[in-house]
Amino acid sequence: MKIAVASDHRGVDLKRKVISVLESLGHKVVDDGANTNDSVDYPDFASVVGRRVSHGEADRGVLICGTGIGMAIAANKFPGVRAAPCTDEVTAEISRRHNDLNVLCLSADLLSPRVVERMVSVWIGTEFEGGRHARRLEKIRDIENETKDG
Ligand SMILES: O=C(CO)[C@H](O)[C@H](O)[C@H](O)COP(=O)(O)O
Repeated sequence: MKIAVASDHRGVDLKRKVISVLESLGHKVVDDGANTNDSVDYPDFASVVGRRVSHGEADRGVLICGTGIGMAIAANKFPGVRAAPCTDEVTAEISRRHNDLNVLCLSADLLSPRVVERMVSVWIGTEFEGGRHARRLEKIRDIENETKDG
C-alpha cells in the first residue's frame, strides 16, 4: 500500500519510527513532513495527508501530533476521510474492522514508540469486516453528502 505520513513538531521523532515500521512491512511511504522540531501548525500537515487520501493519491495516512486530536479534526474535513486518534492495539484493530479507518492519528506525547510499533502493524494488517459496518459507513457518507450540499 501507499501510505502518506505527517506530523507536527511534537511528532517528528515518532514519525521516523512509524515510517520505518511501515517500510519494514513492505509499504511505500510518502513523508509529508514536518522534519524539524520548529513549531508548526498541525492543520497544514493534516490537510496534505487528508487531501492525498481523499483524492486516492494514497491508500491510507498516518498523522501524529501531541495528542492526535487536532490532526483528526482537520483530516476529517476531507470527503471520504475517516480519521481518529487510537490509543492502543485494540482501538487500532477495531478502527479497521468496524470503521475502515483510513487515517490513523497518534499521540506523540502519550504513546511509547514500542506501543506505536504494535499499533501500526495491527492497523495496517487488519481488514474491514463489512456487513453491518458497511451499512453504517454508508450512513456516514449520506451525512457527508447532506452537509456538502448545505
Ligand atoms: O492538536 C493538538 C492537540 O490536539 C496537538 O497536540 C498539537 O501538537 C498541540 O496543540 C501543539 O501545541 P504546542 O504547544 O504548540 O506544541
